[in-house]
Amino acid sequence: MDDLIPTVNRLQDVFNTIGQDHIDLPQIVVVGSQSSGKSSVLENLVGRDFLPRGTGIVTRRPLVLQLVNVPRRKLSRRGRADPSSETEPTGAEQEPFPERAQFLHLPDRQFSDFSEVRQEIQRETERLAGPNKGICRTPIHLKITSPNVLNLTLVDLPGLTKLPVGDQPTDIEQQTRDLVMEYITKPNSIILSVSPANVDLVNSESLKLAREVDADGKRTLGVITKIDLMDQGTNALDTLNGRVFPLRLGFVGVINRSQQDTIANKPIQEALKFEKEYFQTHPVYRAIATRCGTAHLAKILNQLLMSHIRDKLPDIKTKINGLISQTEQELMSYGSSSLSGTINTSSLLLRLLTQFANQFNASIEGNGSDMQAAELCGGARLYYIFNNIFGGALDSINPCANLTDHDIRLAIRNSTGPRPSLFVPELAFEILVKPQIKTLDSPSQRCVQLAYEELMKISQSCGGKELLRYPKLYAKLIEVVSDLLRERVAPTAQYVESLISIQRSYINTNHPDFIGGSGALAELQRKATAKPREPSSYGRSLHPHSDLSGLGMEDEGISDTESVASHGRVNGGSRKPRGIRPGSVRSRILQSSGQPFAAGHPHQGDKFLHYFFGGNKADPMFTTENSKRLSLPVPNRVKENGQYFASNPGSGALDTSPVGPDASLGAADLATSPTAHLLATQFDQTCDVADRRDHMETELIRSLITSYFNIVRKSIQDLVPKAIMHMLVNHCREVLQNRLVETLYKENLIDELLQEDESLIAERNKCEDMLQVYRKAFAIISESP
Ligand SMILES: Nc1nc2c(ncn2[C@@H]2O[C@H](COP(=O)(O)OP(=O)(O)OP(=O)(O)O)[C@@H](O)[C@H]2O)c(=O)[nH]1
Repeated sequence: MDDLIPTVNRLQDVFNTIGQDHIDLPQIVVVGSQSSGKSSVLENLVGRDFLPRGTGIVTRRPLVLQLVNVPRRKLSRRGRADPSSETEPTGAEQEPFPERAQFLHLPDRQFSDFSEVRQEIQRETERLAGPNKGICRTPIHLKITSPNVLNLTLVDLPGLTKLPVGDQPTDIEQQTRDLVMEYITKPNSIILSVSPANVDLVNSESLKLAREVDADGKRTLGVITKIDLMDQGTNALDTLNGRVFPLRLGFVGVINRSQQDTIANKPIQEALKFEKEYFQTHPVYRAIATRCGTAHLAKILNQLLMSHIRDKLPDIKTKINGLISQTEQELMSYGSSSLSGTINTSSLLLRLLTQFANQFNASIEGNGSDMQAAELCGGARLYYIFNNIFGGALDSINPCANLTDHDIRLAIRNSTGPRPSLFVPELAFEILVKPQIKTLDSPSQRCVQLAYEELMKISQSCGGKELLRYPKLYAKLIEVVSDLLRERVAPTAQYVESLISIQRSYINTNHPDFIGGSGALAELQRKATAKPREPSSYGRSLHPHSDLSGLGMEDEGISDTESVASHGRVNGGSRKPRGIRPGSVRSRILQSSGQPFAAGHPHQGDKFLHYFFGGNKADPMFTTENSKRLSLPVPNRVKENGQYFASNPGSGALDTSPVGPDASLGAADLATSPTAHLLATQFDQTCDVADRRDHMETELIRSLITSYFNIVRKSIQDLVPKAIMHMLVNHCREVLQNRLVETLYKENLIDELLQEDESLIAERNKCEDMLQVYRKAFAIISESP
């Protein structure tokens, strides 16, 4: 059974070659407060002075110490263990075996002078932990081969400290604690908790930490040092018997060399002899002397470690087995390194090109193997771009965005030319709707751009892990796809732009879905009559007077329909117009203005709509003369800052002089004349009517623009994704493989393209090394007794 510790040591040696803690191997971890006597215990166990000494923190890097016992009888003359020798050495063969020490970081050097070992530990500590008091978590590995040691694997750790001293970092307590925890939390480690007897055990930091990770005390062995330094009249008997702090594995008392002994260079063998005598002769400890001292501690540790290894080895074997298959798989993913020959390489290249193109297509179709679950990608993302992003962007456009009432009125006036117009002209509608259609251009172009970017993204995720082996090929593939996409994105964007231009080039007011003038009027009227005497929601949302009732005729006893009909504008309703009540303000205005009064005509609204949207302009009702006859006294005024001013139709310039019959009167006369007063009242009422008419025209234009814009929007929403799919996506899918082969499948390029990535080669080599180590470790365990 004793051979199990060498098995673990061999495993440790094997794993040390790859420099990582892959397996939690059984080992004894020595933990204790600073100066509690850890190093002294280790030296006693080895029977040699080999550890650095001093005041304050001395152990500053973990020291992994393998003690390898070489039976004296197996020593050959040359001082080497001779496994074949079964007989006791005699004569010259009984020369003492030169104990040797060897560091992992100095594999070619054997130390037989242990003061040199101490110096090397100091040097190596300072190399990584610096000359000051800092600590470093990288361990130093030391193997001591001796006939005087029992097989053990121990780890000496920096002492737990409370306060930083000298140049120590302020968090030194935390650093040492973390380092200690890193070792003792491993379930396969045995905790050797060292506490000095001259300090109350309840203050033992090491026991406190050990309890945190091993609550049952199954793998914690207590060591009580400095028993010789206890105050007179006190002893550690209760502690050693487990009556102060219960530990399943118990406590062992030891006496190490004192500071004084070290200064006096007291040989360790002498110290061990003293220790033995001390316990055997001490009146208190005599009874438990066999359970005290370094020799007993070494025996206990050896037994503990071996039974621990015996328990843990099957698990370790299973773990190593798992690591082997895991590493084999990883190695396979890096591909074989032994690819050579033109046939092999060219067929590999062709396969990779085809694989790339297939994956590109599969991604778009939505059945790519590398699809990420975390986010939308490939075809699904394109669908999202078309429907959600693009669709959403188009839906969010307000058809009348940036179109103020002033703009609309200006467009109406500009399109009527020098004379005031009777009807809302089609030209104004066209002038206004075209720029609105243009607003569809920007989201459409953005949609093309997003689709292009998504295709680029798709290309970057194609090819799988195998392609990552060949960074040059990967870069070239991306380059070819980028070129192809770039070639296609410009024409696609142009085509999409032309789709918008086409829509702007001809405003089809005969479109079956277009609301048309009659529809717009009916809509306005519907809203106006939906809640009589209350402002309609339409009116509320757009203008406080935008309902038809707002034309100002009700006061005059004229229905909405009549009022509109009398303007020769609206007669969408079925009610018969009743005409204008004689003597009403409305009729007075008409008379005073010298305009012939026209009774409401039942079909006047319809005629207007025919005129407005390409109807029969030859209708006698709509001759210029009739138009004049039917027209209201449209004042040539422009309301500026709440005041009306006559406008010069010819020049379009504003004349700031008052208008009306009293225009020739002086300012003082104007103020006093009764005629002037009446006319002023009539004028104000006329202005009010004209104002409301302006508003109705504006609202009409708005609903026409909205209706037409919606038709165009729907069409663009449908056509842009189709154009992108046809001109960009599908085209690239169809030609990609050919393009890749044409550009990259060239004999003179093969070697360059199939050059493996340096880091990948390194990874593969490392993986191969690890696999070898795991296989070796597995063999060691399989061979163990
Ligand atoms: N008298 C006496 N002195 C001891 C005993 N054990 C250790 N010492 C002394 O206590 C001091 C500290 O001992 P070390 O073995 O260096 O303690 P350490 O825990 O390894 O210290 P760090 O590595 O710095 O944490 C040294 O001067 C030792 O000689 C003991 O059992 N009896």
